[in-house]
Amino acid sequence: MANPPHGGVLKDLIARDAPRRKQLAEEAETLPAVVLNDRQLCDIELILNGGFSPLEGFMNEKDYNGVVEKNRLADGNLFSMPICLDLEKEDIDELGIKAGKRVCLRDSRDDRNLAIMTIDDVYQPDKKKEAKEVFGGDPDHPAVKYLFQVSGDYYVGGKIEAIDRLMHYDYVGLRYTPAELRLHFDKLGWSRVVAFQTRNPMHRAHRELTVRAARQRQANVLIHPVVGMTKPGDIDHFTRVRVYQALLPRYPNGMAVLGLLPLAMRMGGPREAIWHAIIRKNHGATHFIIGRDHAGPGKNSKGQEIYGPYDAQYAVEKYKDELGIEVVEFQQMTYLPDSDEYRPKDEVPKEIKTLDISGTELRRRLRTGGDIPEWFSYPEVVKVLRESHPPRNKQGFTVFLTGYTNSGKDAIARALNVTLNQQGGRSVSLLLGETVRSELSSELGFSRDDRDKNIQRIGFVASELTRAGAAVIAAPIAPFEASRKAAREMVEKHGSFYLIHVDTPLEYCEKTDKRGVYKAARAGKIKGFTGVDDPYEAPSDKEADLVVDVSHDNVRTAVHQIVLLLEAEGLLDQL
Ligand SMILES: Nc1ncnc2c1ncn2[C@@H]1O[C@H](COP(=O)(O)OS(=O)(=O)O)[C@@H](OP(=O)(O)O)[C@H]1O
Repeated sequence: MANPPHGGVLKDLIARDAPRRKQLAEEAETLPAVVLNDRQLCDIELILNGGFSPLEGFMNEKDYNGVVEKNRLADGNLFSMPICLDLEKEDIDELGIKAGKRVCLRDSRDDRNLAIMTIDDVYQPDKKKEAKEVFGGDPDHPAVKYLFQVSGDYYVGGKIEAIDRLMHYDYVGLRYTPAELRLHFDKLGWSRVVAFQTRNPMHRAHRELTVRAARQRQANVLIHPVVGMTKPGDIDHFTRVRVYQALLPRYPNGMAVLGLLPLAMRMGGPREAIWHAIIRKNHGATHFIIGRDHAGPGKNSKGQEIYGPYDAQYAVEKYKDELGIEVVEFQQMTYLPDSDEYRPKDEVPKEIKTLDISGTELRRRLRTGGDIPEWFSYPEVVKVLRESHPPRNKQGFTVFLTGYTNSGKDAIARALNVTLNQQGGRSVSLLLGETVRSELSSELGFSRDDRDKNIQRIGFVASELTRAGAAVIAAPIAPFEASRKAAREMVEKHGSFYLIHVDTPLEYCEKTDKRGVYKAARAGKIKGFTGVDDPYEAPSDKEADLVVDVSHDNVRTAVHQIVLLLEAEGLLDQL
């Protein structure tokens, strides 16, 4: 039998309310709707399926205060994380939200009505207190930032009735609700299950740790990674799930099961560890692994760790007797090359040689295509990671040339296009100013707003192509710094961005202009022409990655300089 849920009863609201589903769905159509954001969607999913038992809705003020101050719901049950429906005052007024009213809770992704909430109360949380008590108060803590920058100023508490489950289209077969997991354990005859929480790819150390924990407790393993919201910058869950799937056959026959948890993490270290343990208990696990720096937010802006490495273990220790799930504490695992085995750090004598590869080092090796040894990770896991993290010479990038009309930017862009095509290995896209104007921005003029929109479109297209691994060469005038910066930011989400300032003096551009556009602009036939009667904000040394000038050097030299820059960045290696 699986572990009893927290509070004694699994609050599977979907199952509970299934007989009234049709009636609730009809009522929801008549109610004002609160459209839930990403975090609220993760929260409601686990309220609806019982993952947050004994919660039956979003916390009212009494529960919230108890949780913030004492880790306890009003009924005395242990609960460490506030689960609140945050709204802004305007939404509350607009929807007429007040105690006693019913509102429908709607999925922002597909407009489906998920639940009806009967409002208990509307209250203004003391955010400072919540930040301090729950997360430790560091202003750099991601959950504290979320609280002050994203979260609404009012919380709305109340129980909910379930209409429908959330729709997912990825890895549906691995998304077990607590009831489904319990049934699964039951079918397998598993009565002792060690759950393992993770938001990272798993390597050999994790496999060794979970197998060791299971063997010590004569239990099976539930690999229970978070696929809701994790720490910004984490490896995406698509890649991670492929990693877990690749790792699963490495467990002794049938020892482990993989289930995905749609949780929105808060990175709340000690508080989060207690919460995680409760969630796993609700999913039927009897044991829960808490290792080093569990759900840690990392360092603050002063470079200090926000929590101590074992704070989460100490916190859970405090509630050990009433938690109802046995916590298995582990020190970090380390590799012993002489005996080819992993052991917890605290069990390794000082004189024994150990090896580790940090997350930062792993990312570096993925980026550079560097060796990832088999003692660290299984080849099939590395293969998945390498597919999602191609080395520099397979990554996309954008070369963004800015300068006056006839500064030579188009000639350089064309020549660079030919050079990169000759090298091969990547598809190359050329976005000349005029091409973009006719193909993408034909309705736009040359006002500041229109120019900004034009550059925004170029930035968007460049970022999508960069994401797909292409080399992009863009060559608009791009006279304004703010829009160039915005384009850089968009592209840098997916690859490298290089701003090349084609700093050919205006007089030269004008003197050598064979198309007569400057002449026309001087004669007033073209209005708002950059350099004539419209400004050009020249990039500063800090903004530009390279400055070229075709009045001094020729186009070939400029192209050569750009190629050298790309080579130095490792982007053109071994193509
Ligand atoms: N005010 C005005 N009126 C008419 N035509 C103009 C005007 N300003 C620019 N141009 C010509 O349009 C070409 C593309 O401009 P851009 O899209 O690069 O400008 S911007 O970056 O959006 O500011 C650009 O050509 P290239 O510089 O050769 O790409 C200009 O010759």
